[in-house]
Amino acid sequence: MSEITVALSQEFLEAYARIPRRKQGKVMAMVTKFRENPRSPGLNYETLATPDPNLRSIRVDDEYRAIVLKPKHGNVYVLMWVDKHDDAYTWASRHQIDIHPQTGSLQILASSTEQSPEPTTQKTSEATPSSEEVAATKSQPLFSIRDRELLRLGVPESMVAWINALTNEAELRALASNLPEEALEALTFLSQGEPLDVVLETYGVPDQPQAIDREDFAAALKRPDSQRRFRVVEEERELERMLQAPLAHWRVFLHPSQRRLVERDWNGAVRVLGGAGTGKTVVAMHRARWLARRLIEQLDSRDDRRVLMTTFTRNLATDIEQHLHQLCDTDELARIEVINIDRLVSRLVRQPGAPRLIYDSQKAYRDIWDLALQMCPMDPDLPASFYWEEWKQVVLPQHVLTRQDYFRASRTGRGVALNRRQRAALWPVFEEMRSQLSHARLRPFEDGVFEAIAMDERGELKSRFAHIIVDEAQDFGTETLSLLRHLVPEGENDLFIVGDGHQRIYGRRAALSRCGINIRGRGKKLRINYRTTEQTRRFAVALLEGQEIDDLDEGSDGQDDYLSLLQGQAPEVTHYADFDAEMDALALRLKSLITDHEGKAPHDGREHQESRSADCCVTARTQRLLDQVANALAARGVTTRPLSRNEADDPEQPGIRLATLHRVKGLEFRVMYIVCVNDGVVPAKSASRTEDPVERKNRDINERALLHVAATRAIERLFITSSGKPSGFLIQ
Ligand SMILES: Nc1ncnc2c1ncn2[C@@H]1O[C@H](COP(=O)(O)OP(=O)(O)OP(=O)(O)O)[C@@H](O)[C@H]1O
Repeated sequence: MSEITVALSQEFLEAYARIPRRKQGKVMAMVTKFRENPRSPGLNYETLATPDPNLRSIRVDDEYRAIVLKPKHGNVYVLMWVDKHDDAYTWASRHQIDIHPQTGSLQILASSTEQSPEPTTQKTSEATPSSEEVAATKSQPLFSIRDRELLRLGVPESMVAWINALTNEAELRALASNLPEEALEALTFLSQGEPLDVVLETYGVPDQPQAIDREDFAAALKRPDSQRRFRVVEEERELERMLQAPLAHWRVFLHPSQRRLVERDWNGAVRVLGGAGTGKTVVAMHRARWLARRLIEQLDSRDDRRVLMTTFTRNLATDIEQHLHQLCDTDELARIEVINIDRLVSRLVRQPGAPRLIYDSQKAYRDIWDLALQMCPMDPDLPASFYWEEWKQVVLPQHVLTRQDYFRASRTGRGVALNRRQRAALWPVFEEMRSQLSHARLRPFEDGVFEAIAMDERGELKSRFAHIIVDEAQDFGTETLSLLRHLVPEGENDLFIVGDGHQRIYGRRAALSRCGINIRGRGKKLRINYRTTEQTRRFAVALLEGQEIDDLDEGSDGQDDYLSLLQGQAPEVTHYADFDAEMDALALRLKSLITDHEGKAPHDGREHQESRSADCCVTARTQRLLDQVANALAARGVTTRPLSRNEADDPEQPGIRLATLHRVKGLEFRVMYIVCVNDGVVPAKSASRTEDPVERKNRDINERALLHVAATRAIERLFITSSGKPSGFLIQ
């Protein structure tokens, strides 16, 4: 007898999340029993008079039933739905589970007795019309694709005629809930003008697919498209984790394009690009887990090599760590170290008597800089800002230590050319700066990175890693990427780098190939935005329109090749006469929003009323502005809660979240308010305080990217407000 396969569907988890918590315990007990032995007589199977003969019900208690798929052949049991008795039966009567004849994936379809979706007003009979019948009533079909190709894309046989009858994107959207995700994605890309051959290559099965056994459900469950909505449950712990956070689909159901990146060996460094919300961090975390599991299986327990997962800021590292706790078991966690790059460097170079690392944000750094400037004669033709930029962009990143080094240093990317005489005139400031820092026993962060590289070359570093994963790579500089290259032996699965140049809010462009990282043939891109609505995505993308953005290597990257399948309201941009009027309107909105959401389940299934406000975030360009907003809202009776700089948010705490545009990076909220987007605030005035045209342009892009990042944090709604004169970025 073949092995028993027990699985559950994404819809089951969603239905489970909706039932009252006191009932969830009973469902959990039933599911555990079911997993242990799906043939247990105690489960009280009942055959249903539904269109799909493979559906059965099982008893949870007097009130609730679960719907199970139990095909006639094979030992497959799939939990499909759970609900009150009558509602569960209604669900079963409306659905049919089918193995697609060409792709072989398991699809949940509206049952044939259900009214077919109506793409047009011209439908006259209940029976599904032939393609020719439908096409005859239309002049301009949305797609001109042969039925055979639609089937290759996973369109269910019963829907082919309807797809051929569509005349516009709105009709396609109206059909969305009836289409399996893979077919909807492929059709949406086609409707946006992507060529058929490209879509077929990404989504389609080969033209001559292997024969599909439509009775073999165990084989169907193994196919990548099935795995985006079904999960075979292997162990008890995993089941518990799924039921604890039933809406955290990212933990369980990877998109095939994500899974392809995670679960395989790579013959060297990989770079994954993807617009905001495309699941880059999700992929990076799953990759960390996959590699950790490999280490557990392959290494002797005395070999403690680990996976390093690093990112830019401390709070992002904290968030990742928290998420990994939800994804991994204890053994896996023990094999993964999460640390942000600053802390990593500081740890590597920490030694008794070694100078302390100093960062740009520290006042002491600027004080020493001012002193160095005062002590040296300055070129009257160059502003003080030019010296600082030269220090940050030429001297430090290239580890220029001597006058001769400086003459040789590359100044690519600087907008003002310098001849040898000018370089000689500038040099004393940098020399003085180094001498002042050394006197104060301080070391700029960049010098710390070079010291770590030197220590590695001298064989003094103990912490070498088996694999390194980098999130938010767009904010890493050349020197930190070079260090990471040193910290892992070159070879299979060495570096896995995810990022998005459109979200660069800190650093400057750094090309991987110039850091010794070769990704040739291993540059990939994620294309489905899981977070925002398509309306928000388009708004955010427009903020960066026309800007030249890099691909973290030597090439460029665009944003017209990714999309969201979620639809919603367009972002609202509102301008007010003054700050008080803006705050009055904001307070009113926030109050009504919290009231409106009463009774609705928040997006992650939390039940506590007070946590609703945790789903809304108000963000502004600077901390000072945010403090003013906090005071204004408090005066209007709105409770707020600033997001901590270093700690992950606790969603159970009440209060509308407040954070700067920088702090919201990597986070997401149901509703986002970006406030005070005024002229002189966004872009920040300091961004234009430079004489260097290249630098000015870079800063302008960083400021646009900040707004883009903040806008792409919105899951459902985005509101942008300003007062006085609005920011030029809002006037497209
Ligand atoms: N396979 C998946 N199934 C369900 N949800 C997913 C999946 N992949 C990602 N998500 C969800 O999409 C959202 C965005 O994911 P993630 O933060 O990893 O994207 P990102 O590309 O790193 O975003 P950003 O660059 O904007 O910070 C999250 O809510 C995540 O849980």
